[in-house]
Amino acid sequence: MREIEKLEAGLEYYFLDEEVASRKANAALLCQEFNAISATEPEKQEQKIREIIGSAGKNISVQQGFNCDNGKNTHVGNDFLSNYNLTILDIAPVTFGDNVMIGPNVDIYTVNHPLTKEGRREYLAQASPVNIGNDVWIGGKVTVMPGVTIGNNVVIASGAVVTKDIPDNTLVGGVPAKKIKDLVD
Ligand SMILES: CC(=O)SCCNC(=O)CCNC(=O)[C@H](O)C(C)(C)COP(=O)(O)OP(=O)(O)OC[C@H]1O[C@@H](n2cnc3c(N)ncnc32)[C@H](O)[C@@H]1OP(=O)(O)O
Repeated sequence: MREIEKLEAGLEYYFLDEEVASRKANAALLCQEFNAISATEPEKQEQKIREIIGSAGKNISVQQGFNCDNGKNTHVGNDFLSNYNLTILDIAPVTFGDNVMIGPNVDIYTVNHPLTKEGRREYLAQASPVNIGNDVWIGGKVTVMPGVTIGNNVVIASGAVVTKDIPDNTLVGGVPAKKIKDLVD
C-alpha cells in the first residue's frame, strides 16, 4: 500500500513520503497565491478559493490568511463566511453545512501524530474527518480536533478547544469545550 493510500484509509502513514508531501506543497502554493491577491479584488479571491477547495455552495466569503493541507478535502455549503487566518489541516475530509460563520484565527485539524516518541521519530501521522453542520458559528481562536462532529445550530465560544462531538442546538465553550447552554432550535 502506498503511503497516500494509507492516509486516505485513515491508517498511520509516513508524512514525509514524496507523494504525500507534494500534495501539501501544492496546496501551500495555491494558498500563497490566494493570500497574495489584493484586498480590492474580492471576485478574484472568490475565484481562487473555489479553485483551492473541493466544493462550495453559493455565497461564500473567505478572508485572507487562509491555509490548508490539501484543499480538495474541504467542502463548504451555501452562505459560508470565514474571518482572517482560517487554517484547515484537511488531510482527511472537512465538511461544513449551510450558514456557517467562522471568527478569526480558527484552526481545524484532522491529523494527529503518535503519542509514542518512536512513532514521532518515524514521522507517522493519522487523519480523521471533521464534520460541521448547518447554522454553526465558530468564535475566534477556536481549535477543532481530529474526528469531531459538530451538529446543527451550534455556537462555539471564542477560545474553545473542541475535543468531542457537539450535539445540535448547543452553545459550548472552554478548554476542553463543554456545554454552556442549550440553544433554541
Ligand atoms: C465571523 C465572526 O465570527 S467574527 C466575530 C468574532 N467574534 C467572536 O469570536 C466572539 C465570540 N463570542 C463569544 O464567545 C461570546 O462570549 C458568546 C457568544 C459565547 C456569548 O454568549 P452569551 O449567551 O451572550 O453568553 P454570556 O455572556 O451570557 O455567558 C454565558 C456563560 O458563558 C461564559 N462564556 C462566555 N464566553 C465564553 C468564552 N469565550 N469561553 C468560555 N466561557 C464563556 C460566561 O462566562 C458565562 O458563564 P457563567 O454562566 O458561568 O457566568
